Amino acid sequence: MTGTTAALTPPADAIAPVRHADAPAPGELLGAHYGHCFGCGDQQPHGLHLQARAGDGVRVSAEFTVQAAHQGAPGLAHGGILATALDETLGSLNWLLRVIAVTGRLETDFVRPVPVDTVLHLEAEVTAVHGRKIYSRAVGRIGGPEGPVAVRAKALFIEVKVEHFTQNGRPEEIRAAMDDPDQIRRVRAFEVNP
Ligand SMILES: CCCCCCCC/C=C\CCCCCCCC(=O)SCCNC(=O)CCNC(=O)[C@H](O)C(C)(C)COP(=O)(O)OP(=O)(O)OC[C@H]1O[C@@H](n2cnc3c(N)ncnc32)[C@H](O)[C@@H]1OP(=O)(O)O
Repeated sequence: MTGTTAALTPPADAIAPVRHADAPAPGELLGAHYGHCFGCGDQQPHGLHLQARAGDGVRVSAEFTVQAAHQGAPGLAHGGILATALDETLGSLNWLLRVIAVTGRLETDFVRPVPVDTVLHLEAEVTAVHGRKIYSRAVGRIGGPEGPVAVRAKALFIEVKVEHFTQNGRPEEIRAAMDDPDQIRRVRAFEVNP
């Protein structure tokens, strides 16, 4: 059983996504967009430490190993953690478009249980763009990159300005981010002025 809401179907006048001329080359690791991000941050001890890699076109791939701390049922991954891994992989597509976008909608199909220690092989791609709306999908396979599908998702990301974060984030983290040259460099990679 699978389904998707109308909100995730691109309108007829949506356009094909365009890989930015300065996007990281295929095969390149994309790095974290924020060191304390739960999904990708290298300074986040409780996080998933997902590392996405640029693919061709507007595609990325990532691997995520389910840890004991990610259980929902005995020996099995929590669905919310798997949705987070999908969300983060989809979010890393931002690097290839060079826009900042946040998740507006994320629909997930949980197709197979995912045991602890499993490597989830994730792939995501942008399928269409309509104004600020970015339509994408992702799949997670187990037992190898060509293995059976365990999870899949469709998503709608919405392009935002850096003010989305500076105006809504807790001031102490925003101040710390603005004082961090690495963070400023990451934001510049999205061609916005922090
Ligand atoms: C120096 C310091 C700076 C630090 C910067 C850090 C670097 C950052 C770099 C990279 C970040 C990447 C982060 C990826 C992380 C992984 C992904 C996540 O988990 S993100 C977190 C979860 N998501 C949210 O928290 C969004 C919360 N929601 C909102 O803020 C708003 O609702 C927002 C921005 C999504 C939309 O609000 P509106 O006021 O801007 O725009 P409206 O007019 O409502 O929507 C625009 C269009 O989108 C549709 N839309 C919006 N939300 C929708 C929805 N949920 N379902 C369907 N359509 C939706 C609307 O119908 C509209 O469509 P029509 O243009 O009329 O055709």
